[in-house]
Amino acid sequence: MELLKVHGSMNTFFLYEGDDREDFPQLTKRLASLDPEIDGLLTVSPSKRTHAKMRVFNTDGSEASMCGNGLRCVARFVCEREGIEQALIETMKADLAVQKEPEIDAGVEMYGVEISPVSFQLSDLPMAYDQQTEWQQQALPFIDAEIPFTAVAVPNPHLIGIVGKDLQKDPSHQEKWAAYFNGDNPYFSDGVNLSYVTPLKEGIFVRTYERGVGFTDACGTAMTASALVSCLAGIVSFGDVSVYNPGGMVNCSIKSDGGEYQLKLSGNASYLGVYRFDATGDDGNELELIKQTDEQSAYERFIEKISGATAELG
Ligand SMILES: N[C@H](CCC[C@H](N)C(=O)O)C(=O)O
Repeated sequence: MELLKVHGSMNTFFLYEGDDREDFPQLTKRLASLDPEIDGLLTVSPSKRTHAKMRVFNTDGSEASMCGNGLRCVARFVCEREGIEQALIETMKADLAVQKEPEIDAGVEMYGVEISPVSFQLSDLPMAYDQQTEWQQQALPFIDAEIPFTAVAVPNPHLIGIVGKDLQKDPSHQEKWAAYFNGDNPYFSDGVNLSYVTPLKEGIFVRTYERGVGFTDACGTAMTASALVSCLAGIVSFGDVSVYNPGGMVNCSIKSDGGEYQLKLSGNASYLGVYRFDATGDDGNELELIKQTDEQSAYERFIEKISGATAELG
């Protein structure tokens, strides 16, 4: 089969186009063992009611309900396939609007994607704690007495903590708790994506330990959820929020209308190359690069231009 290697903010995936298959979890685990750069598999298959259906599988084989960085890459793939600039993509919990946007920088394609539905109900993550129905900007005593955490589903599950530079620069605290939450624990029966957010002069910085993957360069749903939480906490204003991450920067548009939220994630959708995967491949070359693009150098020029924005983190 042919696979496209793509990334959104360096959150890197193989993209498979074709009919649904039973073995996507196993395929994802095999591909992750052959290419440690990838954070999962995106699948694009026919939809009865939209331009295409997207599914996302983490490198541990688990399927998630949404992937923001991945949806930008799928949006580009489907728009270019159909010769359109706006599309509707079926995902596990919602049909989401996507659109091509002006290039972020020369040679860096940009797409905007709707992030929805949003819920602060703990039952929607799920999260169980102290018989609470919501948990917003409060410390979780079993983790830390200081960090204000918010639990939100977009619709995959996120726990967002606002932290200072020191904790942001020492990921061991976040890693310990994320590993606990994604194992046998009394709080998150399906695991959770754990993000630490640090305010910047302009925008926020977000680092995420992704459920089913581990630390990634960026997690699109986490960055959008973090931007929403930062607006609600008064750290940034509603509207366009610049969200920096180890893999680059995205823009999150956060609008609130009487407790209803409209979220949009805009950022790069980069193609790295076309690969051939032959599961029965002998002499070990099951996965072979057949055509490389030149988009990564353009993306790295973009990263260079924005590197000053996070200098204050030290
Ligand atoms: N690890 C996530 C799925 C991938 C989401 C992330 N890559 C994104 O861009 O939103 C989860 O299990 O909910």
